[in-house]
Amino acid sequence: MTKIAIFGVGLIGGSLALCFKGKPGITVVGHSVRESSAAKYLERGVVDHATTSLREAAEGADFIFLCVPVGSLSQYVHDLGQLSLKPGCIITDVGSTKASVAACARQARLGEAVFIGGHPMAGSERSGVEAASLYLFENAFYVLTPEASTPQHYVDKLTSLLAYTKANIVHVHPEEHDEIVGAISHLPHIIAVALVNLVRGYNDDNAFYGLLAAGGFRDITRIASSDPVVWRDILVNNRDVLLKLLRQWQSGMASFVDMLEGEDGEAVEAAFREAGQFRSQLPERRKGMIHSIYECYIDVPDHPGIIGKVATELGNSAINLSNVQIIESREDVPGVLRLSFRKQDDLDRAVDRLGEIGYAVHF
Ligand SMILES: NC(=O)c1ccc[n+]([C@@H]2O[C@H](COP(=O)([O-])OP(=O)(O)OC[C@H]3O[C@@H](n4cnc5c(N)ncnc54)[C@H](O)[C@@H]3O)[C@@H](O)[C@H]2O)c1
Ligand SMILES: O=C(O)C(=O)C[C@]1(C(=O)O)C=C[C@@H](O)C=C1
Repeated sequence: MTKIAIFGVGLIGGSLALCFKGKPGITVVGHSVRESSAAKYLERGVVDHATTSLREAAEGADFIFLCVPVGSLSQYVHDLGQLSLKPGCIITDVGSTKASVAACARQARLGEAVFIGGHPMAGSERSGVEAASLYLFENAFYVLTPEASTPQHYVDKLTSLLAYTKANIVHVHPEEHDEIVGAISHLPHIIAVALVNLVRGYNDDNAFYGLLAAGGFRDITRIASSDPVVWRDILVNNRDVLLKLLRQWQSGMASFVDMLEGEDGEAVEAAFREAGQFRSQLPERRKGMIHSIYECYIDVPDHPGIIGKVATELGNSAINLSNVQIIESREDVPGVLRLSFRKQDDLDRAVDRLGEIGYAVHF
């Protein structure tokens, strides 16, 4: 039996538990510091067992997922180091910041257990086990931050377990992660909260503010309803990155002040045009769509049946192709096919096979 221990079975921990529970040879144990929460995990059928004992949850576990607020992670890593964990146990976390927990794990005495930081780039403004969903991570990116010294087979083992989430695994350096996620997740949460609180102030004197708040306000402020403790920990933890971003944000706002003071409509129009262009290029990640990230391009002669021929060739070599798209097809020039795969290994084998049979392959 593979034992998976989940500490903090809330939105993220509960969603992971749902992905793993009931899978062949897997047993999921949920840990909470509160008896009533542990009982709730069982009642809702999210875990196989629940306990308030750190030792009972962690010892004998093959995988440990720390799904508590970022501010508690270092204490958990330290406390786990005091136990006798199963040799080869993989400890991972789901925290929204990665540099501090990585630094803490480097210092911890984890014996024959290894730590690999993680962060699923999916979530919600809701919290608690009640908000957990089996589908939360489907097609989302899931960041892992292994150290250069982490033996590859541990990374492979965690990656293969995470296949149950149907997320796309990517590797990012912890500090780089915090810079990027500061800009695309943490700063937007601050902006949403500041905006809601601005309007809340006006609304105290005139209830029409809230009554008339329509799509625009609701779209940009959904995340202002996120859990206060979870977000307190994230922002305080990523302080340096956020201070830099907030100063840049202030100068972005100052340039809007200048545009309006100068009645510079052209500059306003250009700002919207540039933003719209960038936003339209962001990859779409709709639920139920398979988001393929391993891609190559091949030149193909422009004649009927060529897609079928390429697909059959890959199928005969047991290579899983997840999507094919014609990029260019004109009578006088060769066409280009974009081939997408869900796994690096499929891409590598496709490149070899297509090269062998004479196709020009590009990236
Ligand atoms: N909410 C999101 O969208 C999102 C997305 C990705 C990652 N994360 C990260 O996932 C982690 C959990 O967030 P969540 O959204 O699932 O929150 P949540 O509030 O839904 O769940 C947190 C869990 O931790 C427990 N907990 C809270 N404080 C604790 C403490 N001091 N000690 C022990 N247990 C404690 C809670 O009882 C709960 O079970 C955080 O580190 C967060 O940064 C959140
Ligand atoms: O969709 C949301 O509600 C989220 O806030 C998810 C979100 C994000 O900002 O994109 C929030 C925190 C994370 O650590 C990862 C994802």
